[in-house]
Amino acid sequence: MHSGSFSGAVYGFVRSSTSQPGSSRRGGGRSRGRGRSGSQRWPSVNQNFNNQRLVDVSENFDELEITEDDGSNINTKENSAINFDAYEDIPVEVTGSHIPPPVNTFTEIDLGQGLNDNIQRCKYVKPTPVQKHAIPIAVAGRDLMACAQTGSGKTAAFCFPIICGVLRNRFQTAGSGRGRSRMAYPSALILSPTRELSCQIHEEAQKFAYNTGVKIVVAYGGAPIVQQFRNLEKGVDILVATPGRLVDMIERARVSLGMIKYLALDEADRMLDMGFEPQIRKIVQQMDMPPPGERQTMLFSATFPLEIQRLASDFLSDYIFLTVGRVGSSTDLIAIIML
Ligand SMILES: Nc1ncnc2c1ncn2[C@@H]1O[C@H](COP(=O)(O)OP(=O)(O)OP(=O)(O)O)[C@@H](O)[C@H]1O
Repeated sequence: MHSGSFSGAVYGFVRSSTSQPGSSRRGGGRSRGRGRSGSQRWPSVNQNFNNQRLVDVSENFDELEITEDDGSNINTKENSAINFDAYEDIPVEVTGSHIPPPVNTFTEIDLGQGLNDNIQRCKYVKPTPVQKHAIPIAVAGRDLMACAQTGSGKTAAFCFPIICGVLRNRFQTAGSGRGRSRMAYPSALILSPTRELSCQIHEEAQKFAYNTGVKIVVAYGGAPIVQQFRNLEKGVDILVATPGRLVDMIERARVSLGMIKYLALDEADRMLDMGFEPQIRKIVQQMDMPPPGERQTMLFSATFPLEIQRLASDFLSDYIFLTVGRVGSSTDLIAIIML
C-alpha cells in the first residue's frame, strides 16, 4: 500500500540560464531545461522537425573527452542544468517490497563501460534524487511508478537502465530484429506525449548510447512517416514514440511490440491530459506487447491522479512506488492504492 501524503519542500530543481530558447514543450511555458552549457554543441531539436535530419551525436561526441572527476565541480557551468544544492530538502518516499537501496554515485551501479564512459562525457557526476533511487530499482529489473517533476533528470533515470539492459540482452538474443522482414522489432519502447519531447529524449538517449551499438529511433506525428520507416529499417533497439504515430505504424505492420522487454512512459499525466489514453491502452494491452511481469515497465508522472493510479495497476507488476519532491496537484492525490 502507498500513502499519498506527499508534503514537504517545494521541488528544488532549477533551470540553467543556458537553456536553449524555444525548448519549451508545454503550453504552460514550462521549459524542459536541456540547458547545460555543453548543449550549445548540439543542433537544435527543431531542425529535426523540418528536414528529418536526426542529430548525429558522433559529430559532437568525438570532441568530448572522458575525464575522471571526483564530483567536486558539480556546480560548475559544465553541468549546472540542475542545482544540486537544492537537493538537500527534497522529500523522497519509496514504498514496495524488497526495494534496492539508492546510490550516491553512478559508479556504484554496474551500468557497463560504454554507458559509464558516456555518462562522463555528458559530465553527469552525481545522480539527481530521482536517478539515485530509480536507476538501481530499474537495473534490478523492478517495475517502477515514479512521481517526479519535469527537469528532475528523469530521462537518464529510465534511459540508463534501458540501455544497460539492451546491452546485456545483446549477448543472449539476436539483437535489433534486422533481416527478418520490413517489420521492426524494438526491445524497448519509450512513449512520450509530444514530438518535441520524443526528439529530446531521442537526442539524450543517443548521447548515452554513443559508441555502444544500441540503435535508437524516434517516431512522432506531424511529420512524414516514410522517413521514419526508413530509420526503422536500419534497425532499432529502442523506439521513442508518440502514441498516435506508433499505433499507425503498428497497424501498418511496420512495428511489432512482440519483443519488448522494457517499456517506459514519460509524462504519463500529460499524455492522459492530451487524450492519449485509448492509444496508450491499445499499444500496451491490445497489441502484441508481452504482459506485465514478462516486460519491465516504468511509469513516470508529475502528478498522481486516479487515472494514473489505474494505469499503474493495469500496466505494472509488483512495482516500487517512488515520489521525489512534491507531487503536482495535491487535490489529485488519492491516499491509497493497492499493489
Ligand atoms: N546527473 C546529472 N548531472 C548533471 N546534469 C544532469 C543530470 N541529470 C540530468 N541532467 C541535465 O539536467 C537537465 C534536465 O534533465 P532531464 O531533461 O533529463 O529532466 P527530465 O526530468 O527528463 O525533464 P522532463 O520532465 O522535461 O522530461 C538536462 O539538461 C540534463 O542533461
